[in-house]
Amino acid sequence: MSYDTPDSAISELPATLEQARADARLRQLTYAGGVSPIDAWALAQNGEAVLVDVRSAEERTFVGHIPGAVHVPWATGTSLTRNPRFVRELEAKVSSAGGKDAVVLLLCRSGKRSALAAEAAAKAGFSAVFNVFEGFEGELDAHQHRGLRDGWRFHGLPWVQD
Ligand SMILES: O=S(=O)([O-])[S-]
Repeated sequence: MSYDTPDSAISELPATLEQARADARLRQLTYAGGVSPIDAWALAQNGEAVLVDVRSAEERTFVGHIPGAVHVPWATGTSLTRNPRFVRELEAKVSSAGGKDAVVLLLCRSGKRSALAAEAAAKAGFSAVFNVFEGFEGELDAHQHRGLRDGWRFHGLPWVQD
């Protein structure tokens, strides 16, 4: 296991996240674990976690975004250039929720970028950063379309467009 969290912090996590952490240990993930979009929304609504959208500003504007979610891009622009300040920006944006000890749920388009972002955050010392599986748009289906198989919007969770 390459992340290190005190037992006291683990026992304070909601059951969903305890389970996610246990699964992550079994799978030897380098970050705290992952949750479904439905669980992520419930945790955020209950004030048990901070939901952070790591997609680009363009994706949020043109595809849609989640009301109340914090925005810290993992990559920027249409070419998705890696954001070198990601970890510092994340720490600043969740400082009131505990900084590196905040319970954070990272969401991207389909869960891959957010997994990379979670790994980077864990490596930088964040103790409870989780990935939101499936992401906002979900995985591509057999017709190269997103949104018809899984993802935040597929599950009918709240989102808005500018
Ligand atoms: O955002 S992504 O997981 O589709 S690369």
